[in-house]
Amino acid sequence: MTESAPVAAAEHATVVLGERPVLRDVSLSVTAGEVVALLGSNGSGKSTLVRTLLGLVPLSGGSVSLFGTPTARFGDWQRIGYVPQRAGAATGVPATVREVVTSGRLARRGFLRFASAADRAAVTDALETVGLAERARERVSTLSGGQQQRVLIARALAGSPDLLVLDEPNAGVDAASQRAFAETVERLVERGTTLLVVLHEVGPLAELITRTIVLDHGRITHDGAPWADGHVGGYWIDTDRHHVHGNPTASPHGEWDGVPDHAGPAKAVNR
Ligand SMILES: Nc1ncnc2c1ncn2[C@@H]1O[C@H](COP(=O)(O)OP(=O)(O)OP(=O)(O)O)[C@@H](O)[C@H]1O
Repeated sequence: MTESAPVAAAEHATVVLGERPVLRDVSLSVTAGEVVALLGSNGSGKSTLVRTLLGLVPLSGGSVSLFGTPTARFGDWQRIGYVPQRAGAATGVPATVREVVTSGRLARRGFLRFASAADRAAVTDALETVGLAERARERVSTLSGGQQQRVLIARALAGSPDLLVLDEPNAGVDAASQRAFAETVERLVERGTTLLVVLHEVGPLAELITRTIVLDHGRITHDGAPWADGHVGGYWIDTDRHHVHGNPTASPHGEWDGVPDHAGPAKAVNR
């Protein structure tokens, strides 16, 4: 493992689930400090790609690595924070918000050691960052879906990860919380955290994104600049509303490059 190695990489990654090819020959390399938005329509393979990079989905071909180590052999999980899509934070046991966020420190401090002052400070900081400090003593199960999502983001933040992977962090989250989250991301970027974020609506994160990767039917159709002139290889960003569309004919510039195979009728991917 070397520090100059990509934070996350895939080489010719292929994933077949059931009989269905879900990722087809995907190669990418995310380097330290990038804020990468992963875009694409429903079912294009975004969640599968991040889960594959994290070793949660088996490869049918190719390889994936984290910090230069093949994911299958990677053991430094404290460096990774991951918030899955639409995951509730309720654990089935009557855990409080603070307890759930504290569990994000476990990989750093180990199971057998009591929480240190640094652990407690990191948890408090994470709770304040997501605006849930006031709710710290409440049971997670009593929080709304959007608030539970913020608990999970706080849990990931508490671990001070080098790579933070977020699968639709803004789904079901109100506008004010999305703005607060964007401020959090800004602070993380300043600290040098690398972010890989699956998004449908770019929202307040737009200015922070340094690179976009667009998936279409399990293939990468764009990997590069965020959205020069609103174009993102087969998609364009509605800069007023920060929505992502897959409709070439709706291009505000009347021109189109990087048209994906399925280009045709309007196919908006925002929900
Ligand atoms: N366990 C599975 N078994 C079979 N097919 C699966 C499985 N998981 C995902 N798929 C299929 O893989 C494809 C990609 O799914 P994935 O969840 O990665 O897409 P996505 O781009 O994240 O979609 P969304 O925007 O709706 O979250 C879909 O067609 C889905 O049905």
